[in-house]
Amino acid sequence: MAINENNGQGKPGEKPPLVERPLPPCNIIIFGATGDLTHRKLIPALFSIEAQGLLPEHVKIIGFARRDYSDQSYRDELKASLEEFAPDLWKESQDAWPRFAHRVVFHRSDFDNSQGFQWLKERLDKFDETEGTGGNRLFYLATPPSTYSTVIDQLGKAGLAKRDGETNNPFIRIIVEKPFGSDLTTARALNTELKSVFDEDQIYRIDHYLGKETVQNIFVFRFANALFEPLWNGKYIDNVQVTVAETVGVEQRAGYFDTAGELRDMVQSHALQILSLVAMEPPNSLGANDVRDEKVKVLRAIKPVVGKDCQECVVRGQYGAGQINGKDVPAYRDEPNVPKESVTDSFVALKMEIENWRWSGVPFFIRAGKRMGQRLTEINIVFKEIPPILLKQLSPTGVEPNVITIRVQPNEGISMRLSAKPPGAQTRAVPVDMNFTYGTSFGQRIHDAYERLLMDAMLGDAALFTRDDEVEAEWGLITPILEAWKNTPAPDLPNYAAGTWGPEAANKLVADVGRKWLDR
Ligand SMILES: NC(=O)C1=CN([C@@H]2O[C@H](COP(=O)(O)OP(=O)(O)OC[C@H]3O[C@@H](n4cnc5c(N)ncnc54)[C@H](OP(=O)(O)O)[C@@H]3O)[C@@H](O)[C@H]2O)C=CC1
Ligand SMILES: O=C1O[C@H](COP(=O)(O)O)[C@@H](O)[C@H](O)[C@H]1O
Repeated sequence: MAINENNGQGKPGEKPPLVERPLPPCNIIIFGATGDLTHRKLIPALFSIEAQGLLPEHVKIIGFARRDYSDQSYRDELKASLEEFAPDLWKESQDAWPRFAHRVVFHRSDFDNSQGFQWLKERLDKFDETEGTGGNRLFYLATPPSTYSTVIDQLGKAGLAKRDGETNNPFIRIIVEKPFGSDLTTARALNTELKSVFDEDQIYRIDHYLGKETVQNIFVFRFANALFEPLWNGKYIDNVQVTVAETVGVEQRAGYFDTAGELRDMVQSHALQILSLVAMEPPNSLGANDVRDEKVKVLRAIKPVVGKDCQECVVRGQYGAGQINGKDVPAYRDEPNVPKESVTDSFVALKMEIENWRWSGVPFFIRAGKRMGQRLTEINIVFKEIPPILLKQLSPTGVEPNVITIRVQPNEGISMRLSAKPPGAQTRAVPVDMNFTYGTSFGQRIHDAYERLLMDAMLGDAALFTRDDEVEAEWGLITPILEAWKNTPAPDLPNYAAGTWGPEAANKLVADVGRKWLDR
């Protein structure tokens, strides 16, 4: 898609600001500071913010965990993990390290130890006095979900959670990692626990897909283009397909994944968030609550998949051995720490219906899977066919429907499939793509989702975080399917080979209602 010369960035040559206003001073406290998530995602994101010169002087990073580290040995470990997990960033930005390292301290304690939280409070108060952190606190719960309650409770008891009165100055916020519960009951219980200690507007439930540029672009693309909105409904759209395909398998996370499965891991959160952005009504403003109000409305309008529908509208799969990028990979059941009889889903496909005015009669298909043929997250909006009068004359096989494809990753961008006449004597219609990619149109690095979300949490912008009712609405849709699975035998597993697009039943699910997946 041709984008005008200055790529919509204001004056030609001007780069858009990375943050809308300067980040505030604060203490960032990471619970689970020695864990995988901290090393792989949080520290690279914070270091990248530092390297771009966006982290203000008065920010301290306090790593909280049990292991026996000094401040210095913890910094050394973070440096090594930056080299390992963010090699390009590290190569480009090593000179920012001394500045960054100076901010980092290690706080050693078990979550069960209330004294450890008292000491934490004293330490934070001291930083406020000596380091200018201004009383602002951003807690990050990067710990196993089994420890959430303990940490929340300890924060409450240590007086670390509540603000002074109703003012948000200084701020205290908590970012909560996924999984947010394992079904509706546990998600509600976690909400209750959190809200017994924090107010809702202090709670930032993270879904890192919302931090991806292209996911945010769904919103802008829909509501900033007069062209699309009139067509964005069941009168013109035939079906919507959301694909979240990964080539990775369960990796080293079998302990978590084998009890969760793909439906919980990827559909409850990421896929339903994407769906709600595609299907929501225009919000009254870009404010967090206006946006979330509309997302909740869509989630609540989705027809629950219950009882018999679980057989007809849901496919579960598990990968067998296969090949990814020419390399042999093992079956799910042969992955480290996976039980040999496991019936955990590594793939799921669903057909959903949104029972509202805009979407009545339009099937929404979701499929999410690990060890698929390609790493690809995309949304295909498939339009209705043109009326049949000229169909066969324009092409013997029929004219292909228009499709808008929003590529979340990789090769981030948006394309539109149109029909056009190829050169020559005959009047024929063949499909052509108009394509917009971030790389060529904006020529700018796309920020990692965690960077965006950490900056938003520091700024107090919760629009890209999920609200209590949103998470509960998501679980309200997923839980009946989990219940039905408990009560029915799993299909014969494994039922798809690694490196493919999932079980045949997923194709049938779509074919049964006269559609087909738009495989790339
Ligand atoms: N890893 C990933 O890619 C992703 C993870 N997540 C979520 O992030 C969270 C963390 O995951 P991950 O980093 O993989 O987990 P890890 O198991 O790698 O790390 C757990 C961390 O919690 C600390 N910890 C555990 N129990 C205690 C305790 N009783 N007292 C003090 N510290 C404790 C550990 O400290 P110590 O080392 O001292 O024992 C360690 O720092 C989970 O909720 C996970 O679901 C979400 C998306 C992706
Ligand atoms: O939340 C999760 O997401 C990752 C996929 O994230 P991506 O940004 O690489 O697409 C997934 O592998 C993991 O199982 C899940 O917990």
